[in-house]
Amino acid sequence: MSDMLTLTLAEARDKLRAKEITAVELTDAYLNAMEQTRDLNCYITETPEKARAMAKASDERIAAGKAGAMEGLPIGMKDLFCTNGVQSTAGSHILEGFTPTYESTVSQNLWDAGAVMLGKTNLDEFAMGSSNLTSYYGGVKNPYTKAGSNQSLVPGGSSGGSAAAVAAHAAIAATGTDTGGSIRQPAAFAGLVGFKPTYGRCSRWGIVAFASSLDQAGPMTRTVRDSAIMLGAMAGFDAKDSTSLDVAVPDFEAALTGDIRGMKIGIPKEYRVENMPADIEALWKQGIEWMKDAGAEVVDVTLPHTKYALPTYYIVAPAEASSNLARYDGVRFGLRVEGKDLNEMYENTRAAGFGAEVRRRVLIGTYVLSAGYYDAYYLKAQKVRTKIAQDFKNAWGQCDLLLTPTTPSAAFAMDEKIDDPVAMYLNDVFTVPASLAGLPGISVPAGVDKDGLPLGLQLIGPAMGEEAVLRAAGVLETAAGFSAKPALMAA
Ligand SMILES: NC(=O)C[C@H](N)C(=O)O
Repeated sequence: MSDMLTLTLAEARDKLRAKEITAVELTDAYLNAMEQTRDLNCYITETPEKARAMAKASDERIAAGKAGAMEGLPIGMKDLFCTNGVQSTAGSHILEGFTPTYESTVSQNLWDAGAVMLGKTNLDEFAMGSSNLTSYYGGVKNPYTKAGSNQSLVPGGSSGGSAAAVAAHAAIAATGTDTGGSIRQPAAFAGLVGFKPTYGRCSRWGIVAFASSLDQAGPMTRTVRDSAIMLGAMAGFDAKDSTSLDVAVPDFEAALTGDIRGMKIGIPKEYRVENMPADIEALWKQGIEWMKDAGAEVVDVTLPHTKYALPTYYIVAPAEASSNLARYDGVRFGLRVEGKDLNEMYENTRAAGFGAEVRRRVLIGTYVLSAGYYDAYYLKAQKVRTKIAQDFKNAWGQCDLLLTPTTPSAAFAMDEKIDDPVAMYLNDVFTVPASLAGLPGISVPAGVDKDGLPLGLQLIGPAMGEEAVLRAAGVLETAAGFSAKPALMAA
């Protein structure tokens, strides 16, 4: 592997500015790594020509002393972000061949900051999944395997292509989106830092909508510092998104002071779920000790409605999805399968265009919103969602942040849970509550299980508490000293 590929985003940024390397060299190294790792299926669309042109323009800006925050850094863009002139599929057959004529705000922000696009990364169809196996463009392999085994494991989902690409050094960083865990769970499975910021921190404009009251973009990186830098470039108020937060973007990197003395870290007892693997329980305990060693105060807290979060999410998210996905009708975007009349064309297009998981969610969503069941399901779920958000508000009276595991398991085999939707949904048990409450949550690679697979710890903060979350995440990262590498990197 080229030495250049081992640089973190922050290191590469500094070397580019110091003119020790060029953006073209760095981009070529990554384009080569993408070719070498094609069997992982990280990318749906590679954009090498665009990448080289963008890198060349970056080198010119660096030479002119006009480098942006992400200048010359080659990244993967989750294929849920609409990119002008580049196919944007959302992992679905129904959007195959859809080439937007506009750019999402977050991707535009990254290009404006000088980032270079390597390609569009694979994902679960419409971001619905925790394995990347629901993608129409095929599953993604996790670059990590169990010690002594070559069985293929999932990278998690839905941002599985982004996770695998960054872990395999086929991108220096990548964008993800998180509705119920889609940044944090794949980050945990692939030994990465995945940060879902406060709802509204990054604009949703131009991101293919799944569940609009939950969807949020964020960075997937190898380090906490990289996460801080990239989030700074992605975030910001956008008048085109009615739920965008009209607040200034802080200097997130400056928040990484390494000092959490006196910070209060809450440990929610409801996250101690049945059948939690011993490795994860032990890592969580270890995480608590690391926080104490760094001078934080650890307090027990209670979030009594946690057990209702998963069922609530799997009512609210499908309800919003069934409405959002009504727009794929064979007329406006992508796939069209003809029929004898308009209704038959709709039916044929949607039957051919959506995979099983998407159909399941559209059906659930339509059911819970239907006249006879609306009060029993959707309305009830909204009320429970308010209670879950209130639990967090109460907790902030006692602590500054919460520390929990990110996932209830490490990466699993590609054929393990695909036929059992409920087992798949349980992946989100620790990530969904923060999503329902709109709170920032980060997964930090903190250790490995008995098979050598990465495990993550999650820090959750109050709304707009990104700086405290990042500061504590930096301390956790240093204490954990995570050093596992995928087998292909060790070679
Ligand atoms: N989109 C997400 O956040 C993933 C979550 N596992 C879901 O299937 O809904």
